Formats: sequence, structure tokens, C-alpha cells
Amino acid sequence: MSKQPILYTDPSTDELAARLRKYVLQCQKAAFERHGIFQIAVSGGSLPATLSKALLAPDDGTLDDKPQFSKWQIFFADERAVPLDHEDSNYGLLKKDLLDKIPGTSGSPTVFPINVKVLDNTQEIADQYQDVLKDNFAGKDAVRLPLFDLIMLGCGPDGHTCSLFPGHELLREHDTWVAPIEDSPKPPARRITLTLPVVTHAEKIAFVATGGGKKDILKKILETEEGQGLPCGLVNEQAGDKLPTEGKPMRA
Ligand SMILES: O=C1O[C@H](COP(=O)(O)O)[C@@H](O)[C@H](O)[C@H]1O
Repeated sequence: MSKQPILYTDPSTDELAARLRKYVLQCQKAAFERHGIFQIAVSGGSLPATLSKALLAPDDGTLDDKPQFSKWQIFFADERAVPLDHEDSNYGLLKKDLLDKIPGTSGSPTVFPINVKVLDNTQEIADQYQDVLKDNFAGKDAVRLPLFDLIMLGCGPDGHTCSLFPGHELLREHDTWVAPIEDSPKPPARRITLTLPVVTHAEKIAFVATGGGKKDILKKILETEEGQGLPCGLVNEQAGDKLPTEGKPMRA
């Protein structure tokens, strides 16, 4: 059995949100100390709603730190090849659930959506998104892989994460940072995704999974050899000590 990731379980999304807030703010602090900005990648699915709950908690004066959104750069761990206002767009979801709700006084993050002018060409969307990453990660061509301060991931019921699906050839992609996928088993079929080496290279990685529907797949990922070969299992395996370590870990 491979080394286990640190796992936390919370009885409700409110408690999960509070824990996530604390964790994100720790990562923000560390990132500011390292380089003055906070560069993160986020997933779609259920994550934006949880993130919104975590980050937009009302300020009752008891919180010791706040998100300093004006120093945040937000990229997408994966995105679907659809217009940004389409219901399947991960950007659209983040905008609706989080970005549109950030109070004006909190500052605005810099957000990097895909270029919708090239929507018909998935390879071109991926190539241009990779260029966006190259432009925003110091050293540019000299950098082997972009170093996100934090990547927040979802876990699909089949064990997929980003748009990396079980058994798909993209799991073996090591030459590019951002790859197109034309045959996603979960609609829509055309998407782009960060590749596994980019995800596992991040300074910190957090899976955020909510709801009883995730119980079986999490058990499989954490407790079976088959599960370790699923995309979420591969991230766990390769990410090592990048997973959250603060607090008291619990088994599901
Ligand atoms: O298709 C996708 O699904 C995963 C998992 O979504 P969830 O609703 O089960 O949290 C998501 O992380 C990914 O970004 C999205 O494109």
C-alpha cells in the first residue's frame, strides 16, 4: 500500500468551508512571503460553491486574516470548450458562485479564462492557455513546470480529477503543461486540462469533495490498489507532502 494522503472529514459543508478558509489563508500567507502574489488553479464542478462559502464568510471581526483578492491570480485546472457564459463553463461557474459575489471593498483577483475566439480548436485553446501560464510564471522558458501556490481539485465519482479521466492516454502526457481532450467521457467531450506533472508539481494541493455520493470513490482511492491507479489516486501518490498537514487527520 502506498503512502496515505492526509484526509480530513467534516460533518457539514459549513465546517468544511471553515477549514478550507483557514487552509487557503495559510497558503496565501506562505505565497505572499515567497513572492508577493498568490497563484492558484481551481476546478469546476462542486468546488466553486464550497470555495465561495469558505472565502466570503461574513467579517464579524473574529477572523484574523482575509483573502487579499487583488494579489490573487486565478487559473483553471481544467476548462470546457464552451463560451464563458455557457452553463458548462468552469469560468462561468466560478464567476457566478464566487467572483460576482466578492465585495468591491475586497479587491478583485486577476482571472485567466480560456480564449473563446479559438473555441472550435481544442488544441489551440490548450496551446494558448499554456502560453498564458508561461507568461505568468517567472522565468518563462527557463521554467520546467509552472509552480502554482495552490491547486484545488475536485474528485469525480469515477475518480477523475481536472479533465484527467481513468485509463485515458492523457494520464501519460509529460511533454505539455496544458493538454486538449476531445473525448471526455463526461460531457462536454471537448475540454482542456492541466497535465499530471503540472498538478503534482504545485506547492500545495487540496482535494475538496462534498456529499455522501463521494464516499465510495474516496474509499476506493484510499484503500485499494485499483483506486491508486485512478487519476485522483495518481495525484495522491505523486503529490506526497503537498497535501494539507495542519490539524488532526482522520480516516473517512
Ligand atoms: O468535469 C468536472 O468534474 C470534476 C468533478 O466535479 P464534482 O462536481 O464532482 O466536484 C471537476 O473537478 C472538474 O473541474 C470538472 O471539469
